[in-house]
Amino acid sequence: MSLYLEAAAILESPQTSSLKAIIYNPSKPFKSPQSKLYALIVETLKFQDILKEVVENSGILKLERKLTPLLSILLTHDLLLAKSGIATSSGPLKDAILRHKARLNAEFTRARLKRGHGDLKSLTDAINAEHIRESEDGVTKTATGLTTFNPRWIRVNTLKTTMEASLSSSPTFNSFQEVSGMSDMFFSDVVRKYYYPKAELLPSIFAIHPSHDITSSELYKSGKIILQSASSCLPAIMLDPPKGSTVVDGCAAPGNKTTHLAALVGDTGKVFAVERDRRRADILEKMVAKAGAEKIVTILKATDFTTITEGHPAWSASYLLLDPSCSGSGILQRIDWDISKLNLPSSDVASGQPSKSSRKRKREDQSQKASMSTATTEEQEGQQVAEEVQDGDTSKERLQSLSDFQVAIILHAFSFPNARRITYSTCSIHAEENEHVVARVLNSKIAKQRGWGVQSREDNPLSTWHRRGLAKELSDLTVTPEERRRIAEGCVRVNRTDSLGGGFFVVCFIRQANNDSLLDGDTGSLGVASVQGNENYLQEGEDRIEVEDQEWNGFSDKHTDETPSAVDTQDDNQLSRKRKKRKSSKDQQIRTEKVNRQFQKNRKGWS
Ligand SMILES: C[S@@+](CC[C@H](N)C(=O)[O-])C[C@H]1O[C@@H](n2cnc3c(N)ncnc32)[C@H](O)[C@@H]1O
Repeated sequence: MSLYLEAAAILESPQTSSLKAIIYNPSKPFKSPQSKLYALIVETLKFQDILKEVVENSGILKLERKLTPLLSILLTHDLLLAKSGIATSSGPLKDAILRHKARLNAEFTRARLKRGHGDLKSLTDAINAEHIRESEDGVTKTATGLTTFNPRWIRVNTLKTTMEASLSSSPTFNSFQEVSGMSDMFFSDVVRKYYYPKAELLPSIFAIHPSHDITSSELYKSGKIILQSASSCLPAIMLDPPKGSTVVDGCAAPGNKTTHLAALVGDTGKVFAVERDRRRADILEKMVAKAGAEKIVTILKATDFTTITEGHPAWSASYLLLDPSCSGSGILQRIDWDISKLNLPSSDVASGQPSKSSRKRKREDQSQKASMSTATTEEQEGQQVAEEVQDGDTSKERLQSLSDFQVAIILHAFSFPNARRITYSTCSIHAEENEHVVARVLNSKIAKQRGWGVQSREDNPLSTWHRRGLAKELSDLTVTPEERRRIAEGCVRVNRTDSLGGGFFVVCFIRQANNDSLLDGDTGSLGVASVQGNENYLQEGEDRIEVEDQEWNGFSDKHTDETPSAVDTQDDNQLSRKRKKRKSSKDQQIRTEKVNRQFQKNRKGWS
């Protein structure tokens, strides 16, 4: 009976990670075979509606006091739908169900016919099809009817193997077939398929259906492949450090991007991986070792990135990757089956009251939802973890404080004397942590002094990705509308529904002026197209931005059709919007300069 009791215990406890992770957690082993437990729970979840109806209409919960609503549907599932029936030889719970076998079968036939299915196969096919399309098992239909896919993304660790060797010569993948599009992987008949978007966007990265668990494969265990979402691979691809170069990963743990960078710079290169949190630095250390990157990566444990200054070996780096803490609002909840959605049968059908256990579950759900962690211990090694996401706080104040911190990290990177390219990324979908941060750092004095700007789309390895930054969110940037559009085009955005494994933002800053005399506070013209420091220009630029915003809001065309009073009101509104925008732009600049001053003060103390 342990199979049913253990399944019931899982379904009763609050879900803090994916069902697979709960069942396959090596630190909490179950007596029952894991595959049987998983299959029983998933199948019961799929067939729960009809099972609930059968149990309720048979009235067995009133007659069999030992049966709980949960055990009743688990056992009824196996009685009616499992090939070998209830998986136990004897026992009071099995007897309780078998006593009502004829009644349960009759109710099941009635419920099946009511749903228009002449035989069992027709019913199971229909329910399975429904769940392929609508469950969390890789395919989700959004509220607007858009079908999106959540595959499992894999990065081939080129320090240890090649794409070719992992796919065709390994027992894990040699029976897989390549498909040309994501939807083919989910909807065509052959099960073992992979999707490889090829080198044009994601070199050495491919996707498989999420139902394939490859964590027990030799490829995964030996660090030849790394479970990493495609969106999390974008920063290293965008930074594009040459072989043999020196790179700093400023916020490194758990180390997905560090090991990706190590693979790109190769054996002759160097990666300094900086991590402030000691515990997370330990995970980083393990990941670097597993990836075989120890000789390339130097881990700076319990080190704050902003304390790296002149004299430190990392200070001479040419390339920096910054992936600081963020709200994590782009992270997908990797919960393949949501056990909280189980709708239990009631012993009192007529009352229509939810059962005691379902009320308890609801309370537990509510208290758990906020603290639902996004990754298991295993996934922490392989996937990006934004530790802040756990508090779920994306209030204005929270975003502002994250944004201040992110700005400080970038401003510090801007001061690295030999830096040529810097990527900044977040797994957030909030403009406050993305475009607004870009605008703030470009408006800073140090960016202007040192000639930092945004790399143009056409110069970047991610130029073919279609979703770019939001120009309207760069309105605080004191540049021409065309330049603002160019900067937005330089940024990459990924939506949660883009099937790359989560919402993401990444931008590459490049140093456009390469004149050492400028590094000593020269505020003269730098020949930098992206940021202008001239006050007159600033005024002119702001006005131009306003004009563009009016067009964007559709005001300029509408004016002539409106009654005079409506036009007056719109003019007033525009005026107050204009003032508000100037004020918020000024506030942001004051804030950024404050962050900068504080940072410069700290630096003096450190050096
Ligand atoms: C979003 S996670 C980085 C994920 C990582 N890039 C990856 O792909 O695996 C941000 C990390 O930055 C670290 N961090 C935050 N502030 C830092 C600082 N000032 N210096 C160094 N590390 C910092 C956090 O402890 C956290 O581990």
